[in-house]
Amino acid sequence: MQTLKVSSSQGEYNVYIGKGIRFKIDQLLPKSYEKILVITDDTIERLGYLQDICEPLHQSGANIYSYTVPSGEQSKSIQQYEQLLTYAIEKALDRHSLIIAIGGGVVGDLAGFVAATFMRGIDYIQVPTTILAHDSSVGGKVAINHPLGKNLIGSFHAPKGVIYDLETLDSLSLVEKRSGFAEVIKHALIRDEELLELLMNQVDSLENIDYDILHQAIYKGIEIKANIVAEDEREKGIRSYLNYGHTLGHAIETEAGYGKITHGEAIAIGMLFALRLSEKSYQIDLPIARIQQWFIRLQYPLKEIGSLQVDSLVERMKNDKKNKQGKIRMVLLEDVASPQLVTIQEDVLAAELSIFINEVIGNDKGN
Ligand SMILES: NC(=O)c1ccc[n+]([C@@H]2O[C@H](COP(=O)([O-])OP(=O)(O)OC[C@H]3O[C@@H](n4cnc5c(N)ncnc54)[C@H](O)[C@@H]3O)[C@@H](O)[C@H]2O)c1
Ligand SMILES: O=C(O)C(=O)C[C@@H](O)[C@H](O)[C@H](O)COP(=O)(O)O
Ligand SMILES: [Zn+2]
Repeated sequence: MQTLKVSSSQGEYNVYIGKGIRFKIDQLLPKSYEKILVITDDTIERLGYLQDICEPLHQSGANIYSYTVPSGEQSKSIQQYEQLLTYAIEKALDRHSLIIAIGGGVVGDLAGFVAATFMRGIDYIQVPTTILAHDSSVGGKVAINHPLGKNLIGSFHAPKGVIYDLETLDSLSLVEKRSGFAEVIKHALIRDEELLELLMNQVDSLENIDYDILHQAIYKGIEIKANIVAEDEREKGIRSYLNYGHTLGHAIETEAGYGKITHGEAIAIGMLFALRLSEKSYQIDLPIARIQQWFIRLQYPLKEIGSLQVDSLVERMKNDKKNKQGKIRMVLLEDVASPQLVTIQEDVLAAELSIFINEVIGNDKGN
């Protein structure tokens, strides 16, 4: 088992990474709790992972309650959030209780937001089960969606620990591997050129991905994220770099309808667009053609953006949380691993997006 330490304003916490560690969750809690509410989704329950952690938790002597939400992005809703709060109140959880989120980023964001707001904030632990959640489980951003935009209702609330059992990744579908891998690529693009090269050279298919390489990349991704959030927990500066690809990506997710395209797939399209805009803005050469071909080999559904309207996407981007004084701001790359937060004029954005969409629809053969 490997352990990474993450510092936050609410105290330092450990990220445990290993195989089979869900079975000893009781030994990895930072302290004992009288009441624990475990929040998950129906896929995780069906796969038996909920049961796997509830057994050792029972043995710790705590009263365990569990609540299962439908799997998928639509559970990050105000309605689902309210139902969870009602359940927590009915079970008489108090300020000394613990919430455990076992699942992907949806469960983590939702349960984390319940923990952040129930009685003004109680402890919670993340037990990530997707590749994507190597990103979402660390750093304390918790949120639900509003029909008008992603994560518009949320908080910064650091977990008390992250218990990442890599064994659970074996049951992921191809589409979820693809989604999560996009955030691994993001971490490499913004911070680690060597990792990017390794991934581009070694990962040509997500179906047969070498698990040693994947686990190594996940570890590096967590390290990158942990270092950034430790320096800038509340996104006053460099944390915005973790939002690379998300300005357009979130607009695509909202505009397409939550759950129609995965988070990572939308972010992959957003990262490609940001690469194009970076090249034009800084008058530099970036390895765009190589990355785009790689994305096509990995079967990111780049052409999906062709079904969306430029004007509607730009309207969605006006709700992005990085914006300031009504201006859209995007993370661009001055070079690989050299990000900047840049204001983009709306007319330039619309024109570039239109060119991008036409090029992607033309070039992305068959995907
Ligand atoms: N808070 C953050 O910093 C942060 C970072 C990145 C993404 N996010 C958010 O995370 C969400 C996406 O997370 P996600 O991709 O993990 O989605 P998800 O939680 O919906 O999981 C994807 C699907 O995989 C299933 N699943 C989960 N673990 C599985 C396993 N081990 N085996 C088989 N199936 C499994 C789930 O039931 C779901 O159907 C988005 O809402 C995004 O906005 C948050
Ligand atoms: O941790 C961060 O900061 C990120 O931006 C990580 C992103 O991958 C993640 O999708 C996050 O939820 C986006 O945050 P938001 O502030 O744009 O909602
Ligand atoms: Zn993301």
